[in-house]
Amino acid sequence: MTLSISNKSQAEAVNRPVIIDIKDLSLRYSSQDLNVLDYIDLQLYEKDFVCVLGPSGCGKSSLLNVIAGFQKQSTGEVMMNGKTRKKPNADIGVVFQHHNLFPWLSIEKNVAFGLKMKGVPKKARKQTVSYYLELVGLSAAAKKLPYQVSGGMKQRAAIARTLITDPKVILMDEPFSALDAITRVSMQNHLLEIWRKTKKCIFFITHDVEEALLLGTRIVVMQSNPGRVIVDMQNPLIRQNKPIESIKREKEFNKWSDYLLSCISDTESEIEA
Ligand SMILES: Nc1ncnc2c1ncn2[C@@H]1O[C@H](COP(=O)(O)OP(=O)(O)OP(=O)(O)O)[C@@H](O)[C@H]1O
Repeated sequence: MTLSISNKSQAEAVNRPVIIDIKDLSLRYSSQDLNVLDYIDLQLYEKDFVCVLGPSGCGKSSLLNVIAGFQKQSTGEVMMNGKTRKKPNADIGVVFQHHNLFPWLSIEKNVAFGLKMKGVPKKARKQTVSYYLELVGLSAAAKKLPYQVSGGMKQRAAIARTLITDPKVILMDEPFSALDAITRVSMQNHLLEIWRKTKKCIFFITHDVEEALLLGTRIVVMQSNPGRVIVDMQNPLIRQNKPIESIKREKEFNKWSDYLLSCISDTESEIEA
């Protein structure tokens, strides 16, 4: 049996509002002859967990930076909830590969930082912080300084610090790539649990096809030179509330993993099933 996979977004079939609408977006850095991003059309829907794959240098981080408003596109636009989004704003949270915690503040103060900046009173801040610390499993580490906790805990604090400001969309640029294999699996479980509880729209860049299959509701593959979206599909393996370990054991897991790897190296869109 041969499975055909459309490169067109299957998410268009879902009945959820679009949060981010990227239209005809191109980007060329002044130092380059070719567009880094070339006429990208992509929609992020409410409750999406979009994992973005692609070869190194295909423009994944550039796309994230444009969506976040850190980098201006050359042509096209990014709409957020129907309005053109021109600069960074609190509706878009970003988690990078490095946690960027303030080393002199405790974990709870780092997590509280965004609320303090917003002028949220101390009492309300305390309650919200303890909710988010519990959500990411860091209640016991609240008083510790970043250097006193593990890499995975620091990254969980960074996620809590982003979640606490209640952004509509969270952009994550390879947030687990600097972690060791065991911590990484534990972080994947944490993130999936957080997403299942909050259903935030997440745009998650990774180099790891398995990570994309374990976490994403939707998988986007980009090609390079110029950076374009060549695959945009619903994750065929994601199941409501299934733990990561059992998704990995599904008999189709290796096949989809091979398929995505082949997409990264060429634009092949068919697999033998
Ligand atoms: N600020 C910049 N100025 C000029 N060129 C840049 C800039 N940022 C990125 N580039 C170039 O744009 C291309 C895409 O880079 P980008 O980091 O977006 O790709 P990526 O897919 O995220 O790569 P990786 O997977 O290795 O992180 C690369 O050729 C890179 O050198």
